[in-house]
Amino acid sequence: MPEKMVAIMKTKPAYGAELVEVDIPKPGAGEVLIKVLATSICGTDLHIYEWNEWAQTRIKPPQIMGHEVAGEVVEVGPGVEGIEVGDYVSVETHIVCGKCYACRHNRYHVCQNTKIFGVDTNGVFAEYAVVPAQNVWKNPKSIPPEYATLQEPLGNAVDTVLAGPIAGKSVLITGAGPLGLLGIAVAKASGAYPVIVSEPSEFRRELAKKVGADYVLNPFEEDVVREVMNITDGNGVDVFLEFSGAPKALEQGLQAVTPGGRVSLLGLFPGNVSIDFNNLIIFKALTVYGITGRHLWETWYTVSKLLQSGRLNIDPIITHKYKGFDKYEEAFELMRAGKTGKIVFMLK
Ligand SMILES: NC(=O)c1ccc[n+]([C@@H]2O[C@H](COP(=O)([O-])OP(=O)(O)OC[C@H]3O[C@@H](n4cnc5c(N)ncnc54)[C@H](O)[C@@H]3O)[C@@H](O)[C@H]2O)c1
Ligand SMILES: C[C@@H](O)[C@H](N)C(=O)O
Ligand SMILES: [Zn+2]
Ligand SMILES: [Zn+2]
Repeated sequence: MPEKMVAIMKTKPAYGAELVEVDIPKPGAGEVLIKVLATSICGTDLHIYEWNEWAQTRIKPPQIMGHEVAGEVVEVGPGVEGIEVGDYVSVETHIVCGKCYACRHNRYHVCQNTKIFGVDTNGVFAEYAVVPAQNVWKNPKSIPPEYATLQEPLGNAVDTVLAGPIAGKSVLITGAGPLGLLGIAVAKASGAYPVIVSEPSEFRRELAKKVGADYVLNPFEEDVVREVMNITDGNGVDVFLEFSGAPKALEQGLQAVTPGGRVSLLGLFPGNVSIDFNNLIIFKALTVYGITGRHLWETWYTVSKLLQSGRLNIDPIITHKYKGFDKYEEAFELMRAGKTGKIVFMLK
């Protein structure tokens, strides 16, 4: 076992990050040490890299970045039961208290004391990482590390898409960033038809098609609501899934969903949003779900089985695979430019 490792660290309260050599951490009580096999970049990591307003209030450098991972347990701390050296694992990022009102109602995804692994703690953009044992998820060997690392964001997408019936339903997805793309894969694997995707970036519209979208629309050049009505014989879609965080997309989706339809909102808006509640939600009798994190642990079972089923079309979503962390700056800049789906660092 080596003593040192490389890691992408947010060293300073400023734009960027550094590749550093640091000691391999030791797992304390209730923790395990994993050897990272694959780790992927989330939009949250990009916010930390860019040092946006949210990051400035939340992140305390120096800190190792990253939270999406597949790895192998190499050491188990005192008091840990049910996890052994050699286990192939991923990590739920929400560290919940288990004691608050929400937790005691089994609503761990809205724990009032949630800390986020890799945001409020050191993370997994490193050769090794210490992980709280309560957040470890065991993977079957049949899921390759480059897929297993995507389970955390896939969980967001699964909760968004599967918050209500989806098989045989017409669907509008707004936003085909990494999460919207995962949402398309889940909707298609679950039998939705047609899946209509609205996304301004041509690069991402092409990705959406490769993942299986039946129709793609450019909201900056086409009338999304009219196009959706044309495709659905004037009825509107059964299900509207918001993955963009764009207020305009929210309004279009609420207009394009059929009366009595279902809406799942995952995208985070830049601030308060003004909506005609009476006409777009109340008189349409919509069912609207706010989506956050993942249901623990139901969502992980669903994600794992969807991956094992082989029905999720993930390959087109992984647009960039890097061996090691050497090109991390290129990876972050590509992501900033919106020229990516998911980026995975392979450490195997
Ligand atoms: N609720 C949660 O738990 C949770 C978890 C993770 C991410 N999120 C949020 O989910 C959203 C998606 O994440 P991501 O990483 O894919 O983000 P992203 O920014 O990469 O993707 C958003 C996409 O929306 C597109 N878009 C912009 N304006 C649009 C419009 N008017 N109509 C349609 N599409 C439009 C963009 O071109 C982009 O491709 C973000 O808002 C993120 O903050 C929420
Ligand atoms: C940490 C954040 O980026 C993560 N995707 C979540 O579900 O909360
Ligand atoms: Zn994330
Ligand atoms: Zn709690």
